[in-house]
Amino acid sequence: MKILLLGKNGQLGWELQRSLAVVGDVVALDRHSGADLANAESLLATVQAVAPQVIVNAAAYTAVDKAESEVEAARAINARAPALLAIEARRTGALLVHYSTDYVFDGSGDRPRDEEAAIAPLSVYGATKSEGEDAIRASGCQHLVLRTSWVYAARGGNFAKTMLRLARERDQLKVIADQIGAPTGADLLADLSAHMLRAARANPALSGTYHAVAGGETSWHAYARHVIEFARSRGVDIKVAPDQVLAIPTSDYPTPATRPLNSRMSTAKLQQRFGLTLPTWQQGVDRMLEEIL
Ligand SMILES: NC(=O)C1=CN([C@@H]2O[C@H](COP(=O)(O)OP(=O)(O)OC[C@H]3O[C@@H](n4cnc5c(N)ncnc54)[C@H](OP(=O)(O)O)[C@@H]3O)[C@@H](O)[C@H]2O)C=CC1
Ligand SMILES: Cc1cn([C@H]2C[C@H](O)[C@@H](COP(=O)(O)OP(=O)(O)O[C@H]3O[C@@H](C)C(=O)[C@@H](O)[C@H]3O)O2)c(=O)[nH]c1=O
Ligand SMILES: [Mg+2]
Repeated sequence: MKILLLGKNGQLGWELQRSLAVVGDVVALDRHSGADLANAESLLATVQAVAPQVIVNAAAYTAVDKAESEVEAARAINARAPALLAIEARRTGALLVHYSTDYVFDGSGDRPRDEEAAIAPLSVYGATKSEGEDAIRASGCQHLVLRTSWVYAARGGNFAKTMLRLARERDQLKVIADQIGAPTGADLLADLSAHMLRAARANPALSGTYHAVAGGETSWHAYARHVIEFARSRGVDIKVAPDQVLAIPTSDYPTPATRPLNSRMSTAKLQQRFGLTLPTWQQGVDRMLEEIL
């Protein structure tokens, strides 16, 4: 089985290089090796030249605040490129594996959303990601759209690493405490993807949209506290005192993009249909911290 992996050097793309290696022959590309998602013509030529049975798209425009002022770039990469991949997958019978986000939801309420919940993005990033999802479902191609949240990895940039850096530099941090979600490891997501794509190739009825997040829930503030206290316990030179990691409401942290307050997502569908288990967010975060500290 030939697998085309796009966005090979992102947090998720890097872990997918490892997880997909045992599933098939992986052709892993980035924007500098024929797979620039902003260049539709060359992207299509690359997909046709590789002729994969599975396309795994880990590339995306993920700069949430910047997207508010770079709408065109975000839309080309997050919406138009996935649409093109889907049409090509439909034409050739390939399976398309794609990733989406909690930011497609408006974050109202306080209950976990399932896959049928109404999409109502608050940001350009969320809107363009939802357009990408919709195009894939509308194309009629076999697909796995995995909606995830708050992704971190040992390699790449993420919130946990930002908090570690700031905790070494500053004596006070202010972190939002009323946005609730689940930090999800790129390693977990990559392993899930490998299992799920094998199962979906064997049973096309598994095609669909799935919520794929780690177990449990937390706020950005409690997540930051967890990361900082873990680092302190491992002897890292942390400047901020524990009581100086302050919990603030979203209204006290203005940003260009509006983010959802409730990012809780139910993974019942994934667990039932694939028989897979989602470990708690702390298990993955602690493992990542052990690795980088
Ligand atoms: N990060 C998160 O918190 C979350 C991510 N997701 C989704 O998960 C998926 C993976 O995200 P993650 O790995 O964390 O993101 P990263 O930002 O770590 O990686 C994104 C990758 O996409 C690449 N990319 C950007 N623009 C282009 C382009 N025009 N052509 C080709 N490649 C491009 C980047 O390459 P380069 O380095 O060259 O810019 C980078 O390697 C995405 O679909 C994202 O929307 C969902 C929820 C949360
Ligand atoms: C740096 C910082 C951030 N924050 C807040 C801002 C934001 O609400 C939250 C997380 O900050 P980030 O910059 O990591 O947020 P963001 O880049 O929006 O993270 C999102 O990325 C995209 C790609 C997704 O798909 C989402 O699931 C989510 O992970 O923490 C603070 O409260 N204090 C701080 O000092
Ligand atoms: Mg970010």
